[in-house]
Amino acid sequence: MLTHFIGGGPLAAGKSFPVHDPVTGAVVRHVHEADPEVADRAVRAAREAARDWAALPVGERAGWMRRLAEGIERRFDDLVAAEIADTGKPLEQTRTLDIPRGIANFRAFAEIAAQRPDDAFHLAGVLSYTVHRPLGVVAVIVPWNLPFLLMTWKLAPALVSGNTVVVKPSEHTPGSAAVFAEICAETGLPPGVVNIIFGYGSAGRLLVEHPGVDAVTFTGSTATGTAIMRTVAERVKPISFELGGKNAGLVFEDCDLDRAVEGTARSVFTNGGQVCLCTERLYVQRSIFEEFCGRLAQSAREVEPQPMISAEHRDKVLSFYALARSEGAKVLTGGGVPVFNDHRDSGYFVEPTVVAGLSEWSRFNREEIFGPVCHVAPFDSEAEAIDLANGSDYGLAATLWTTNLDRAHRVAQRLEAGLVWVNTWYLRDLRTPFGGVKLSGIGREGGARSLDFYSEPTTITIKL
Ligand SMILES: O=C(O)C(=O)/C=C/C=C/O
Repeated sequence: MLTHFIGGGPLAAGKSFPVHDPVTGAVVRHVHEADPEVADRAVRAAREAARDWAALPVGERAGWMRRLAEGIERRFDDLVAAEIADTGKPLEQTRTLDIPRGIANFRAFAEIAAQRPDDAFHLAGVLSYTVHRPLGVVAVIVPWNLPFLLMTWKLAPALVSGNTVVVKPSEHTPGSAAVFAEICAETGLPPGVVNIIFGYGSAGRLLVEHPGVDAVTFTGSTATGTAIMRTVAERVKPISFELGGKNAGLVFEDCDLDRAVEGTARSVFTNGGQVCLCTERLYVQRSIFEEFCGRLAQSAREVEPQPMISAEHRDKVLSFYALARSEGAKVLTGGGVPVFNDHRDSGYFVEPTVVAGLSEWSRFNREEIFGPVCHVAPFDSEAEAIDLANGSDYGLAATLWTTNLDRAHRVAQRLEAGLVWVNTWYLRDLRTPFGGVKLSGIGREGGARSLDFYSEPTTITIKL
């Protein structure tokens, strides 16, 4: 039974709930569910630790980040096993992306914080400079798609900036966070700096509402994001949101077709399409449309199947497959549930799917599906491609496939998105601004911008 982690130690309190293995649908573990008393104890533990943690020199906190990275390396296999047990992710992806990014996140922000210059301005007889103070106690609400990657992406800058945290992982994916709690204890991290409580969205709401929480950072659905905004509004708490996407890919006839097929397939089907950066709308120049679609459909049939995180989410994805058929889509491949004739048949799998022929105004092309699926449509001109890509309520990421350098820069600069990848996808320099526009979120994290969110500058001006 997984327990909460508060004040540096386990806390077995609250009702328990089951976690299912998405591969088989079987119960893989039970977890304690935080109630208001547990949430209050976690916030108070974070509050009690906040003063001493904030008083440490940033270089010492950077040292703690490096020790946590070493702890993750030490427990690497346990983290991989826990993440796969909760999500059914492929072993290769978990070992090369999900857990290694936890190490990279802590190491990157240790360096970014340690080397961060402070502003100073000097006028005749007047000196102004800034100091950065932490926000205090930060609630970190983490989604189920990249649980460890995203928890550490938020924790590293929050902690190195001098905040203490209360983390609420998704109810679907508590395992890797529970191992991380052990790593915090093994590393000797001061008690109360990191606190982890488990539960459903209601447990997250307890944190967001808590008067002892000074800021909220959240990655997840736009719907949950707007609910959090309403809750924090009257307290005007700082919020950093990385929400949904309906990301477009533009494939021009002058692309390297092999790279474009490989890259777009990866951008559609990685993690079962359960990444906010995945492509769900592909626009392909008409002269190569048929060939590209045939090759993409073939790639979809070769993808290692990954289950959806839950039966509920599987049903949501399948409802969009049914919607596409009901609206007369041409299903190039997939569109249903794979039959394995083994234990996976009781899991939450859907077929990797490619459809075409739907209107830009179909719900299929307007709403985030968050599964291994995309719609493909042809375009003729560059201007038309840009308008199609920008014709969305979301604006998180986009991909662009062309070997024409002028076109790459020209088109990328006109896309209404926070992130544009050219001839690649999900290649990450952790120092760059990361986040989206429109319904995809508020603010940017990444590099110094993460430190800007997790700290408040004070400008001090002295008459010399
Ligand atoms: O790669 C990252 O730093 C990141 O934040 C990924 C977010 C993916 C969300 O689904």
